[in-house]
Amino acid sequence: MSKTRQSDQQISLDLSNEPDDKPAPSAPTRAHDTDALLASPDKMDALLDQWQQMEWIRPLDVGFARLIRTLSAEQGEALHPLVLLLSALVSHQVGRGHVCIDLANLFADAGSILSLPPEDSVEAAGGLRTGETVCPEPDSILARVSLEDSLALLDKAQAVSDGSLTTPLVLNETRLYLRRFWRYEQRIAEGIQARLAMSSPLQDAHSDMATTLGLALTALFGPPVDIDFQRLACALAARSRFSVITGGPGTGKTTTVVKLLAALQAIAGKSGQRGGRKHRIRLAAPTGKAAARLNESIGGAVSRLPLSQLPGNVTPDDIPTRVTTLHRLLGSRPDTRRFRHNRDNLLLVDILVIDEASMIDMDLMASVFDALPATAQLILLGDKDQLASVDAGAVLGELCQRAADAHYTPETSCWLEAITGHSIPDNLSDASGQPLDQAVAMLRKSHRFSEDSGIRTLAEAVNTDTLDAGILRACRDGEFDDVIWLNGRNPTPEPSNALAMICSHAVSGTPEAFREQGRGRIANHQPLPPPVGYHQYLSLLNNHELDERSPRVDWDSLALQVLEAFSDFQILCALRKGPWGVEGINDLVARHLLAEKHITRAEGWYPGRPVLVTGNDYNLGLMNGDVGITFSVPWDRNQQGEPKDTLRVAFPATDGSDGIRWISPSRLQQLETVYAMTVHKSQGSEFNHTCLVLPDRLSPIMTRELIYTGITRARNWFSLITGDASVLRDSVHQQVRRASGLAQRLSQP
Ligand SMILES: Nc1ncnc2c1ncn2[C@@H]1O[C@H](COP(=O)(O)OP(=O)(O)OP(=O)(O)O)[C@@H](O)[C@H]1O
Repeated sequence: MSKTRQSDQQISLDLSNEPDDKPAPSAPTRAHDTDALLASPDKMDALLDQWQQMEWIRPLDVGFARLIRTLSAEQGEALHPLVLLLSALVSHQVGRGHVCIDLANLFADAGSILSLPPEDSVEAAGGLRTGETVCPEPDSILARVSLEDSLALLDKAQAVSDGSLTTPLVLNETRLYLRRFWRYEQRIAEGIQARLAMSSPLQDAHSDMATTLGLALTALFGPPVDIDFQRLACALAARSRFSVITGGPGTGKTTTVVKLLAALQAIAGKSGQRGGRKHRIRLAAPTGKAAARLNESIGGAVSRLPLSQLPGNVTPDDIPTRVTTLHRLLGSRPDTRRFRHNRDNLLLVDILVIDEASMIDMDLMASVFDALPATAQLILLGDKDQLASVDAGAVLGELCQRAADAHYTPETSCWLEAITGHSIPDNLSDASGQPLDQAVAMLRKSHRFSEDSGIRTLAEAVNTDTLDAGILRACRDGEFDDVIWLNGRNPTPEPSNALAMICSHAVSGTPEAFREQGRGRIANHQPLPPPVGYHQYLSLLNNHELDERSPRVDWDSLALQVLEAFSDFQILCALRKGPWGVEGINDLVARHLLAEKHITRAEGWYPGRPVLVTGNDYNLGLMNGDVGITFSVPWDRNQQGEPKDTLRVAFPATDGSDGIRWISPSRLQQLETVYAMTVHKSQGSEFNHTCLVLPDRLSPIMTRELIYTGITRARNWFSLITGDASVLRDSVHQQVRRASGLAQRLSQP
């Protein structure tokens, strides 16, 4: 069966399953013979090979496409070359964080959807030259085919189904998935939809439970005056078995969730149905660092709760303050993606709160839903505008796509008014709001940054794509207390000058560049010390007076001080490679610290080397993202029995105590030096002073989300160093759009 021609540029495709009888080519394609490619699986296979050799796509992508071809052949089907191509491309897209490939978008704009060839390839007119051959690009091939023909071909292919068969590829409307990712999305959507559909006695605003909720909110927030989005978030999240509370830095996500848990325990305490039994609550975060940060803030927030004024006899023990990593909660097992807790071994929990939910990928989120009892309540917290997870998916971002406008139905608005005393503004109401909208709350007021804070102004401008010359000038001229654009007067510096600036900034924090030399600021009712750079932790480490007679507890306390001083300042880079990337800058800073005699060597292990763990090590109890500092300690003895200095790396204990784990460098497997870290790795962390280094060239990974995440890692001071100012502006215009069908699935009844 042949399809008719779609346009002059598009060829008709043979949709039959007849085997390809053309001889296999022995050499790669020599010209733009895209029609020949679309007629021969062997030629397409050779082209995929060529793309792999040029590192456009991964061996995994080619391997997957070939597997599809082999499986099809085993079933007597000669795989159409286009299906072979699309199989490799969907795998390529998953490697880039997408959950699927939307063919409608792909056929409309393959160049920007695929980013092939990668930006750093050497391009030749009309194709890429590799030696003597010219290699067609995916968009030139796809331009020869119509979306309709492609869908028809996929429909006929035995490797593809709508998900009802166990095929390796799943086609849902125009979205093509690897089966595994389609299942993740399905499990997540089912978990959310089932919870949104569960009715709760709280839905009746006149029920006893709803009355208790109203009383609890008054005790926690006081009488309603101006609209308080934290109060609204508490009410909404209490009503549903699934909810999301999103907000920028310091908007009170932790404060709100602690009040929410208190309100839920108050309701449980008063409930006749539960016999006053309180909920079993667990708190988790995707990384050790994020868990530790929530650990730090939650204790204070719980201690400030007016528990005695709540109904239901809520005690401090009813609200947990210990936060675990999601991997620990679910029970990771080495060398497998499977967890100990799953559908057959559910978690013993009534309410699960997950912070920093933007870092959760599809795989992990699906595992969370698998391990949760059907009636357990899930509350996600996070900043929807931050970078999405490293692996495929952007679950939080998708769930919060409509959060800014709320879309509360008249029913939700009436209920919120009855429970909270706040009337919902018209611009947040929508008669056709979807079920998910009714369970998403956005916090809109920052309690950490004042209106005139530079960090807040810059982050908002980046987030809303309104970064203009005025804001940049204010950063350059030190008009903000907390932000400085260090090379603002020379926005396109000589690389050597910029790198020298990074070095001296790393040592001292350059307080003199900030307004009033960084003096005179108040934070949390205390004077805020000026910026200090890495000099601070190295001085503590190099000038202590401990020796072999000192008790271990004194060493622990020194290590804690040094670790805390280290976390005061952090250089963040957009890139990993090259002179502006983490690797180049780590090397540069280490050599500078050596030249200034703050450290004794710049390579290998040495006292003062800060390290970042880059993979989970269950034997050592170290998690990806943990940071340690190397010390020289006199705890071993030489053959004469005299104290001998050896190196140990000090990591903070993970149990929320002030303990230290001292680990020998030889036992550490996956780690890197961390004077600089990528913005991606910094997610879930926060530093007193963050310096963001942007390179002199734009790359596809430099996006609005990356710049926003970099800026919002700063608690009190933010400095910017740009290789070229236009790169900052251009990055803000680039946004990540990860293909997925989750939002669409959830929007369907
Ligand atoms: N309604 C409020 N009124 C006054 N201060 C508040 C309020 N809510 C939160 N805060 C204060 O603002 C600061 C930030 O709050 P919180 O830690 O809850 O925010 P967050 O959104 O969880 O922050 P992060 O960005 O670190 O995740 C805390 O010092 C907290 O005590």
